[in-house]
Amino acid sequence: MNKGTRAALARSKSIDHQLDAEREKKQREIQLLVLGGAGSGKSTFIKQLRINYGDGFPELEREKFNHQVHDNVVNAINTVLDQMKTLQIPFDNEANKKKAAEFQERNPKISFISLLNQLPDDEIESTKGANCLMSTTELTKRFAYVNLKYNGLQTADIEIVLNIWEDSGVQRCYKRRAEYKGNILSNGEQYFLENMKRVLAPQYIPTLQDILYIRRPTFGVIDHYFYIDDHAYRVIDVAGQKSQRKKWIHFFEMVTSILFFVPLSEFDEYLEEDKTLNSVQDSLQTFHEVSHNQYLERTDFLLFLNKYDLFVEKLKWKRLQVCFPDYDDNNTPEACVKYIRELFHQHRPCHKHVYTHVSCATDVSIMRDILSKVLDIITEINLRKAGTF
Ligand SMILES: Nc1nc2c(ncn2[C@@H]2O[C@H](COP(=O)(O)OP(=O)(O)OP(=O)(O)O)[C@@H](O)[C@H]2O)c(=O)[nH]1
Ligand SMILES: [Mg+2]
Repeated sequence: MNKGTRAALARSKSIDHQLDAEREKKQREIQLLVLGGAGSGKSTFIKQLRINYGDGFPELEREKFNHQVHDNVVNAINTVLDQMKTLQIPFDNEANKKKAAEFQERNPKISFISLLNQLPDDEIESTKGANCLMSTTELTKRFAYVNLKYNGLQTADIEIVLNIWEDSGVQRCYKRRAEYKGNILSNGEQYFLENMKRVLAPQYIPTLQDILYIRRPTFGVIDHYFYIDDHAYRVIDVAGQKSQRKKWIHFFEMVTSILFFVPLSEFDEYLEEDKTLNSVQDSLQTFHEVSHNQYLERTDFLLFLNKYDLFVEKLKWKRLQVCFPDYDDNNTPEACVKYIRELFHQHRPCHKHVYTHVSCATDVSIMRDILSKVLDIITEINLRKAGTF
């Protein structure tokens, strides 16, 4: 064997070795796929993992969410200003009417649905990196693709929006938000409007609570990596919007468990992308389809009945019957959640184990307890899968 052949053989052995190591690492990695409709709380759940088991969002990382908070303020104020026209509420100060119109022209509402629909169909990307959410650079790149300027609010517009917000006509319209039709203000948007002075201040750095309340739909697929108790976790976050769900199947074969999110409080709401589909009914249908998928026959599911805080509030004035006409028990959160939980369990294949958690993904202390239980369950599933249990 000449020198060149020996060197080539050594290189090939080394590549084989690397591939084996990579394969072994992949086999040991616990892979969690987080599924559920748009806005059900998937990414917020992953932020909680990062808070409890990742870097915890140090200040330098939190700063990167500044623009996302501004985007949420822009969308929220646009909604209130639009509703002033619908509800025919005048500005208290006539000059604000003109300022508001100019502000809206410069800062129109960002429609994430249309942005998602403009992304190429084969957009399946993953962002690797130590416990990181999609970087601002990556987002800027993607938004540039869909022609959205991503600069946050200009200083002059910050002053204008703060002034407009003080107008008593705008405040009256905000107080009547329960009457908004079609375009409701989300819980997070209300939070940012009520904290507007703080979040638009010059040296503002988002707090953990701010980060948990941000609404920024997931584009494509994002990988997150965590190392917890000597286990490597890959947590896969996907977009929940209907047109994006065909990408989910790409990950079915290799996952340890599916984490499925249901937005409990949306039992009287319809999908943004399809106004004929009730949100919780859609979740039930999707859960049925996914849990019966042939590639997931032996995969256990963790079901999160999420947004329980908003669910409890809504049940004070809305009956669960609007979503489930057959439901005739009392309207307490306990009875209602029990009913929904049973419905989901009826929709699973009977051999499949489904571990259920009633959650509030924006609440750090509730999620700390839930996450610890979830990780115990996942470790157990992983051991069982490896055949050592
Ligand atoms: N009050 C409350 N808000 C929640 C809860 N879970 C999520 N949210 C809010 O709901 C919004 C949507 O949450 P996301 O985590 O972005 O939803 P998603 O499932 O990742 O949505 P897509 O990426 O579009 O598929 C955010 O503004 C969160 O702050 C909850 O349990 N309670
Ligand atoms: Mg998301």
